[in-house]
Amino acid sequence: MEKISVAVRFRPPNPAAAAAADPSPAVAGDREWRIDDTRVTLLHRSAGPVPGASFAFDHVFDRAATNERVYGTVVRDLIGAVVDGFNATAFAYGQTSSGKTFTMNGSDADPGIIPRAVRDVFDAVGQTDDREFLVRVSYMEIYNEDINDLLTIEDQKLQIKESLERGVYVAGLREEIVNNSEQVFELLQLGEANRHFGETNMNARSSRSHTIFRMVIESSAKNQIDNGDPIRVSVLNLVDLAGSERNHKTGTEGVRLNEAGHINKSLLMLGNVINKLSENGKQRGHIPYRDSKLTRILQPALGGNAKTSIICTAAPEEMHIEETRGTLKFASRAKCVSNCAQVNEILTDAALLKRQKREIEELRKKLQGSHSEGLEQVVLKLRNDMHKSELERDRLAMELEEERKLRMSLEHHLIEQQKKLDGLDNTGMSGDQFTDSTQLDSLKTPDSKYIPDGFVARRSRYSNDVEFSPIPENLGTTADEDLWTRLNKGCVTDLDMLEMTPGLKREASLLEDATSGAPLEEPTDARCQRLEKECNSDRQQLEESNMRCAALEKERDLLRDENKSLQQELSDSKREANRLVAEKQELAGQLDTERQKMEELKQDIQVVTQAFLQREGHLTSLYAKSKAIMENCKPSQFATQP
Ligand SMILES: Nc1ncnc2c1ncn2[C@@H]1O[C@H](COP(=O)(O)OP(=O)(O)OP(=O)(O)O)[C@@H](O)[C@H]1O
Repeated sequence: MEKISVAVRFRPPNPAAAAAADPSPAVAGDREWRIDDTRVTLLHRSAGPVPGASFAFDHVFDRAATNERVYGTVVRDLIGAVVDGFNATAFAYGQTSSGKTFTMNGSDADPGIIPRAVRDVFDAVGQTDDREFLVRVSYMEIYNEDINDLLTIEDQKLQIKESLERGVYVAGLREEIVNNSEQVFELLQLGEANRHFGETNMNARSSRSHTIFRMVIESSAKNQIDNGDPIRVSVLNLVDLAGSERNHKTGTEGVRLNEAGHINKSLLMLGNVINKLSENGKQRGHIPYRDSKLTRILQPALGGNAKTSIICTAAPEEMHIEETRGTLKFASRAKCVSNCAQVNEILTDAALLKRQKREIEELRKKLQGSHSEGLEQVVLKLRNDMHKSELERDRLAMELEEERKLRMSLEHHLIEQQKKLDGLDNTGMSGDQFTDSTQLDSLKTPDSKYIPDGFVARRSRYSNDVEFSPIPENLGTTADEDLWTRLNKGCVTDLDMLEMTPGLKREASLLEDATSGAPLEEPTDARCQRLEKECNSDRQQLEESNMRCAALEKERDLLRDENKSLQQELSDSKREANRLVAEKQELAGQLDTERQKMEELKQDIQVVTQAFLQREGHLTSLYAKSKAIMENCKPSQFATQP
């Protein structure tokens, strides 16, 4: 979507016309238009800007602007687009005598938009080496709601028609093929002579009709018409509208009054279309293009498939302030209208057939292409990778489990060793020696009660062994609270639990001779050292096992991530494979349709060939008959001669 480009152009003041139209000094006021870069503001000379009378546009030109500048700013880009295949329209809108015809046609010294556009079209055509062009022109006017061909005096009151291929067109309008700008200027001159002008109070040569000068530009790639390249057909409309007018100012009556009625009515319709188009989508509703011939012909330029520029011309005199304000309001609304221009391409039958063949070939290639097979291989490879990674993951999980078991048994063993050590320590220690809080913590029983400033002793597993038990031999498996407190110097424990703690037998390996079965007396220090050594080696093993475990866990996490990404890749590939299958099916469908079309075309060709042969047979027999008659005639002629 592209907004219509809107420019406003103020002509130089025309004192003579102003005086003629309204000489009364009472009307003279102190208002004037201030023109900035892109803004027009109505000012009270004494009181500053008039509220609600400031308008912004794409371009604003003051009296000093030449046609060359206006064309260069507003229209030149359209010409390039038209030669490239886009439709384009430029039109001048404004009150009577504001400078529309001057802007479109210009003068000898400063040619207007039409002659400049014509020259630029041919320049652009000449510079486009890779395409061949065919340029046609037509020139029409809408006078009193009748469409007249300005290039001929015969064909008048033409009808607007609409077809799928051509869209809206004027039936019977003469289109001249032209090769250079000079030919166009000659045709324009002819058209100007046929155009309706008339004298009014405001303009000695006032346009009494809307004129539409049209260039149709057709192009195709050089030497490639039959190779399936489309033909581009674009239309350039250059429109000079008749000016809106107030009858009391123009002094119209009779024919002029009738003309003015039609002019004002069709401009009103144009305003309605612009108003509707400027509303936002939901409120817009029906666009009344059919209400006038002007809007019907300009339909593509108004919200349709064309690039459009509007030049609104305005008179600077204070007496025209209300008309100028109306023009500026129209221009503001036109600024909100968007068009949607596209390159216009059409295909000849031969080009269509070639293009279809090419498409079939491409489809076939696509079908045979290795793309989908390659993808299937990728999917297979991914599946294999995933399977491998799953096996690896299971193997690691098993290793991890074994390692965990080993660690647990080591821990267990370590605890056992620690317990043995504790037992040994307890035998050589008095209650006074329990000073380290960590030692105390390790000796807590599950049922111990905490006493501040005291500690809870755990009954040694060797409590039944005379040498190692902290409790005197005669105490047996029961203890009385006082004695326990005394023995432990303030350490209190649950005596019920103590009673229930099973006494452990001494370990045979440690305390008995393997051969005799008699208990051995291993020195305490040596035993202690041996156990500590064992303990240290267990600890080391445990640390190593922990490290292995951590490494395995890390590896497992990595594998899990890899597995996840492989699964993701697999599902992506599956999706892609499904898409390709669908595409393949669709292509196969298209191929079938194209084959069917080819069959139909072949049948058509057969029918035409048969008809041709039949006709040829007729012609041959006709020729033979005529020849025979001729030959029969000759002798009889000779026979009648004396
Ligand atoms: N920018 C300009 N510079 C110089 N002269 C101008 C300019 N614009 C208009 N004029 C002059 O003003 C007069 C009226 O201009 P023109 O005929 O172009 O008006 P118009 O809008 O086409 O009027 P109408 O709607 O009645 O046909 C002409 O004499 C024209 O030469």
